[in-house]
Amino acid sequence: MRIKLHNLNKTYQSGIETTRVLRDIDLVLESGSWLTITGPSGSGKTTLMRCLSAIEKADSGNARLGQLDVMVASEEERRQFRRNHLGYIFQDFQLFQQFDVLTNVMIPLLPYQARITIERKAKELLETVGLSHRSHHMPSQLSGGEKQRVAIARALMNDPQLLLCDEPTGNLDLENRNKIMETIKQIHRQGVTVVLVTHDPELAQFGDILYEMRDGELRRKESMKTRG
Ligand SMILES: Nc1ncnc2c1ncn2[C@@H]1O[C@H](COP(=O)(O)OP(=O)(O)OP(=O)(O)O)[C@@H](O)[C@H]1O
Repeated sequence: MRIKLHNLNKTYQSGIETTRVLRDIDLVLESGSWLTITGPSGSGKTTLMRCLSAIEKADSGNARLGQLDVMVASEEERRQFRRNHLGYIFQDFQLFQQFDVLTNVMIPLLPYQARITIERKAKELLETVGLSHRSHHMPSQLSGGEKQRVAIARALMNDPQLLLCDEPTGNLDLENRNKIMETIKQIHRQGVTVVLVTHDPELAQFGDILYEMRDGELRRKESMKTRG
């Protein structure tokens, strides 16, 4: 999926305090590329990700995500975009504690497709992330790395063209971090556009393009070659 942001601005108002969180963001991301964004806490990275997921609208500027013109799209069009094209992985996994692993993976599509179809797909994805044997476990019975792999399987249920990863390994040890990054690399190799936000300088080595966010400004740092 191709992404184009132009002159994107976002301000939050909190009481009398105004915070300009995104300042004139310009970004073109070709389909199938991998953008990595680093930057200090509070610099606006998550807000940018929320704009890239069409969860949030900027105050001004243009944002085109594939065919979606975010600034003019209706709430329902933005929801459909997320349902059909987007995968999102969070630092804290965001699994539903009351459901088992298999159900967690199916959840995004359960209201829209026959259970039998999506169950087959969910099982395949659990196999891909090496968790078939955990299908009927509850999230509380899993390690952090396993939880994140469930979250990745869930993010892939709709065959996303855009995968947003916000600190996906922030809570994981080295071994699990490497496994998660290996999985994201595999997904990227299949042509999915990846945007990765990370504090970890080692993870910033992954990707084609590296940007840094500072005080709401997005600056290109250097070109990289995808490893592996
Ligand atoms: N809903 C909101 N209302 C008011 N202010 C907000 C809101 N969301 C974020 N902010 C403020 O916007 C700024 C940027 O937040 P954001 O979460 O995008 O930063 P970040 O770079 O992702 O930080 P971190 O790395 O700590 O997650 C912060 O000052 C934050 O307090």
